[in-house]
Amino acid sequence: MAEVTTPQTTLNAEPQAPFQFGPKPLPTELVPLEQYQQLGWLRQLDLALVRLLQQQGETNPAVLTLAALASHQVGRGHICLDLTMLLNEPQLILGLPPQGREFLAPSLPQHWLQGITLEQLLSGLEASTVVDNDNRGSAPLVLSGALLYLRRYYEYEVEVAAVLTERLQQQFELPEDLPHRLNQLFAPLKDSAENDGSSVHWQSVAAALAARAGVSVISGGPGTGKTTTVVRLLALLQSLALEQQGSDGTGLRIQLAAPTGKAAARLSESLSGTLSAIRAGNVAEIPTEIAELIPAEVATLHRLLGARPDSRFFRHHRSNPLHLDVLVVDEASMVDLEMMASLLAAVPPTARLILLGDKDQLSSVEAGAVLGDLCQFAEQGRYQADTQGFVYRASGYDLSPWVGAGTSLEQQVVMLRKSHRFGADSGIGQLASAVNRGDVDQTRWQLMNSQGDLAFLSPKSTQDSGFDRLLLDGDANGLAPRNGHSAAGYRRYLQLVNEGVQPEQTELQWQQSILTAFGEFQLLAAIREGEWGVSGLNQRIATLLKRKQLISDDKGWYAGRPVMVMRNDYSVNLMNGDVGICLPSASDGGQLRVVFPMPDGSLKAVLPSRLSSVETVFAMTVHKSQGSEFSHTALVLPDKPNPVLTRELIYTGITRAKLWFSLVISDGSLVAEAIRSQTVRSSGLSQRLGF
Ligand SMILES: Nc1ncnc2c1ncn2[C@@H]1O[C@H](COP(=O)(O)OP(=O)(O)OP(=O)(O)O)[C@@H](O)[C@H]1O
Repeated sequence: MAEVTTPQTTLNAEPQAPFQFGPKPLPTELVPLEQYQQLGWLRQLDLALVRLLQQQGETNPAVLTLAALASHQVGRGHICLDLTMLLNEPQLILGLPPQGREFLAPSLPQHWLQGITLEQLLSGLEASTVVDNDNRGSAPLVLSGALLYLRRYYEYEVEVAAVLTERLQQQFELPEDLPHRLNQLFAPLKDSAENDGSSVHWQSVAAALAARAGVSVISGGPGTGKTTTVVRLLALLQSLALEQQGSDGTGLRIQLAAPTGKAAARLSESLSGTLSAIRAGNVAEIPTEIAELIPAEVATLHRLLGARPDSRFFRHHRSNPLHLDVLVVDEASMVDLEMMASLLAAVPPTARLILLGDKDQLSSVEAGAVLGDLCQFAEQGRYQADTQGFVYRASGYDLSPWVGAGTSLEQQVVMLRKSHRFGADSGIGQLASAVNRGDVDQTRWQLMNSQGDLAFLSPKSTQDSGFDRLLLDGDANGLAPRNGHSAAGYRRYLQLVNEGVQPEQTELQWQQSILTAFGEFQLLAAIREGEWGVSGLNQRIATLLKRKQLISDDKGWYAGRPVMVMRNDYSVNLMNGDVGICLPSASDGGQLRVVFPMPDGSLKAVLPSRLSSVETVFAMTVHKSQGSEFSHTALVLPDKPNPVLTRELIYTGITRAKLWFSLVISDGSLVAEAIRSQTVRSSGLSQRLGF
């Protein structure tokens, strides 16, 4: 890579004459970008941007430095560089120096910024030809208020805000008897307080609001009834459409989607169960013929939009919109800003878009926290008088405790508040909610007073024998059997692999049983590198399993190796995040194939040599586990403070557990520190929506 030639940004350069931004001069020592890159603090891409700006004639080192930092921020999930936060909390917002590496620090941004005012930064940027002021022109950088954007992200943000605002204008006519219809659909789901109106039944409220406008958001933690609400909402919309269309009507074109194959498969499974119950006549409030018009198939967003290999553009966009009337997107917290912009562009303006997700989970891996931005006041509600009136007329519920001056978008956001999966006796549910509230004492109490579904393990090292027992048999200090089953480790599925196809089974059934058993236990890690990171743990687990003769090798391809696809691979039709297991093929002389479950329930077997980018996943990162659930989930946290240890990460890890959750951490005090720390992602989206 060619050197970045601005003297001020070149390593060991002589100090230059101070550049004057405003009345005060900037310091002569500027941020040493190349040194940052050599230390791994900045990406090559961040410096490439600096070089591009130099080619475009920018010589001002301050503008170049801010550009590199704006690019660095995108790499860290932010949409823009928030200049006010940069001045107030540079270390926190930039993550520089990375925690634990302070001793390597050359001159830091905070030193460079000392004594500089926001006005100085703004006037320097405004004077630059590579920076546009709020979209006037086509410069690579855009300054909007005190937010500095790379143009692409500015455009995504403006587009997302504009399309959401447009969609809010789309109001659907609803029948006079809507209250009666809603009550019929939701009455069986209400408890006595919800029945007599003394407590709000949020599922009814969510359905009423989603029925009336072109966009709505339903946020809720695990098991709060998002899918149940959507099935009833779709039943309502289909019956209204059929009545309107008359005898030749075919109903609405409904499509369901999720960001990853795993999330799509999980929603599809849940929908299939619900729809079969309706078709069997077990759900009296929904006619069986309506269930026929609700699909159980769920596409990944990439497939729905028509991803093209090696291109960030999709087949469907504003000029070639999707053919649908209703689109439901599950696990919307995983949708980054760029994908949200593509999605919104492709949904026809006449359709209803319903976003489902859990606002408290980790945000997308790529830049943006769209669901979090849209739901930042979901708990308070902030419903205006109009909305209150509509909800009262439609459902009979009084939202006055949640009244406020929320934006138009917030009028379409509902938070479901009651978990139907985790009852009052569930340690997992109570732990998740204590972590989410940032309640350190309650978190500690829950971990120490397990109800049989929580375990806390504090190993001295990764070689700890208790940790071995957890990995092999799921045994982590007193997890009680649930539904007649005990918590598993990795031994259970590997025994099935080693026993081979049984006489009473087909090969397909054997493969399926292994994939199911594999889903019974998953180790999650917060970080990638080091002894307590994904890479160290995977090697350590493979060594243990080989020693126990559960796998034949701990390197390369071997029967039982679980792998995750790390990049969309169109040549084999596998998507980033798909997980498969390497198994000998009984019908093909034992040749190894990697067997993946597909969103439609089928299995796909692929030769290992055809998989270009896969990693072993005895341990996977919490980020990669989003959209999945495992009967027993064990979360391993590192033994030293790390900026990735946040409330959202721990909450996401806990809520991947269906029946048992084990926490593994050698220094328990880090848990308190982690749940006090919340992720902040700079973005101007909520401001653009008027929040
Ligand atoms: N109001 C209700 N009363 C009783 N049970 C309910 C109610 N709503 C949903 N359930 C049940 O609670 C369970 C979880 O519901 P559902 O799958 O709809 O939640 P979810 O929020 O979609 O969960 P997930 O976390 O998997 O996304 C299901 O068994 C469902 O039948």
